[in-house]
Amino acid sequence: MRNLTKIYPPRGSTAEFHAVDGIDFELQRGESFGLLGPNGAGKSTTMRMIAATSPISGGSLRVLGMDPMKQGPEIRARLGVVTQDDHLDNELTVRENLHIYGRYFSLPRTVIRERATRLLDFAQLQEKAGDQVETLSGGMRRRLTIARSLINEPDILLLDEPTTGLDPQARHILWDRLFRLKQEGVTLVLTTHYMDEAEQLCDRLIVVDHGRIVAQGSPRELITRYATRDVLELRFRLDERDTAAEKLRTSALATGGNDTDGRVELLPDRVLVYAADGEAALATVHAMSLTPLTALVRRATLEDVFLTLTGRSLIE
Ligand SMILES: Nc1ncnc2c1ncn2[C@@H]1O[C@H](COP(=O)(O)OP(=O)(O)OP(=O)(O)O)[C@@H](O)[C@H]1O
Repeated sequence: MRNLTKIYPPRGSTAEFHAVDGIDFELQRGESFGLLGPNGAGKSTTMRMIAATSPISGGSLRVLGMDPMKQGPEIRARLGVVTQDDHLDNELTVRENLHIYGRYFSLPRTVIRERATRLLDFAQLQEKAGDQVETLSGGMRRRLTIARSLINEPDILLLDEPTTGLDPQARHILWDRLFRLKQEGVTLVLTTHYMDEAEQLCDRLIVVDHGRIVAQGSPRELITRYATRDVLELRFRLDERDTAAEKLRTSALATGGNDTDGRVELLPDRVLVYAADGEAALATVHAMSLTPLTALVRRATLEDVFLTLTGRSLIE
């Protein structure tokens, strides 16, 4: 896509609002590509345009070499789409939900039956096949939604926040399933608010804010570019926190060689100090007679990249 744009007439006003404001990227076949960004950044809107369910307002977009404005049905036939609302039919059984979806694609019954059995196996829902969907747990529902999106054997699978709201175990099961799909050659495009998910699943990603790309690369590249090796996490008593953060900002720590090294970030519950050597930074903190309640040195993650780029924590 080149300079992809989506303009909404904003709710209740006549002014234009650029929800997606000139996005460029190219998907490689078989890769796993992530869209990251705070709420309202334009991720879902971008996904809907790729899915040919929302017309583009400007720029150009090709999906599998086709034009979504002219070849929507052909594109949709080769995509799998997992949206935030699953629209599963609660009154029907797990297997019936798969069958109905197969019929949308006008697949022959024998093909649907054979694929549904395979997908129940893939989603680890064989034993639930005859159960009503409303009896499923959140993780099972999400696995069924993904299984359903695979009934047409798509080339590209679009996933909008696939694991939001799931417990850690359910998320790990889903990651495993998505990883398998990738190994089978399915191209994955996903949005997520979870940095660990992006690090686990994405070969490349873009960080979007206010409808524009603010950074792109592999998780490793982004961490190297926008964070230090280590992060020192300090917790102070509430009445000491702001003073401590200020002291750190004006201390020897903050005179690092580049903009990121020595950066001090004040979060609602923590103070973060970005440092190439976290242990050395901690020694400096102690030498300054600051008394954090807890101190932890860890490696930088994508969450730190996100904070640097958008000034916001993802789980805000
Ligand atoms: N149909 C619509 N009409 C008008 N504005 C819209 C519409 N859909 C989305 N928006 C606005 O466009 C902006 C981008 O929304 P979008 O849902 O793409 O963001 P997002 O990055 O997916 O956010 P989230 O993480 O909350 O899902 C938001 O400001 C949103 O309010």
